[in-house]
Amino acid sequence: MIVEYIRYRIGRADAEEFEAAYGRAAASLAAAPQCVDYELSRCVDEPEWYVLRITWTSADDHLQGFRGGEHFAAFFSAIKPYVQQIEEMRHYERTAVRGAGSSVPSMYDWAGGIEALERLTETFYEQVLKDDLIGPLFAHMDPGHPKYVAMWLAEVFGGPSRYTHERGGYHHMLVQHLGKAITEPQRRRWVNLLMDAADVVGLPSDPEFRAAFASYIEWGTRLAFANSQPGARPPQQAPVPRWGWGVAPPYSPTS
Ligand code: HEM
Repeated sequence: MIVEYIRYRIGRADAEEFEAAYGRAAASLAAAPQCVDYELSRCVDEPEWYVLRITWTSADDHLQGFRGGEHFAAFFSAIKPYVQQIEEMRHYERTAVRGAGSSVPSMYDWAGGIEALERLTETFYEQVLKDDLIGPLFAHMDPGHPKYVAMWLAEVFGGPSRYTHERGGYHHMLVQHLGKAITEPQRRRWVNLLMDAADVVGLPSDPEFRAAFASYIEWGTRLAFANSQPGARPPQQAPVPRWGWGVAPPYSPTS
């Protein structure tokens, strides 16, 4: 991915029409498969300055694909009157220095931290061991298993990276599922028992948390199912996945 920044200097008298023109041009960006996202911002301190940020799938995709493609003509005709007011137009490569701030709490904090996740997994595995369909899979499970899975979930949901540093990370988790030949009814039972345990231990029940939590569990169990099948050849090394709120961050009446 590549980020293009275009800085404009637009006289106050033209600002309204400029924004309206970009409102029209945006339809072409939205329709372009080379465009990841875009945003036009206006400077607060010196309102004649605007910055347009467009993330492209690559510089080539922008320069050859978009400019040579079907959406460019409409885009260019909307913004053409302002080309002379461009002060900078460059592609920037992302560096490793990036991340999210803490304006939105992590799912780990929202859930109640490691104590809440350990309560969840203790309760869950008590039921798992009694279960006729999946109990036998866990007959020889390590007594620390509930704590290890809580540690895994903690890391996934934005808590400390302890599973990676203390337990061997993704690879260690992966090998424990290889060859287990989990069936779809077993996968579904695992999900159902975990969701029941979430209610029993009182994990937050707001729609946003539960939707994001359930989406990770659905994704993770489907991967565990696939990786456990005979002959499966999943990647041996990968980072522990990080799961966030997705399209519905926690509800705040003030936002
Ligand atoms: C989101 C889904 C899942 C997650 C996050 C998960 C997580 C884990 C982790 C972290 C371990 C290794 C624990 C350690 O460090 O020792 C593990 C092991 C294991 N998992 Fe899963 N798992 C998932 C789904 C499933 C499913 C669907 C099944 C079967 C129905 C399953 C069966 C097992 C078994 C049998 C072990 C080995 C337990 C032992 O003998 O100690 N897992 N899982």
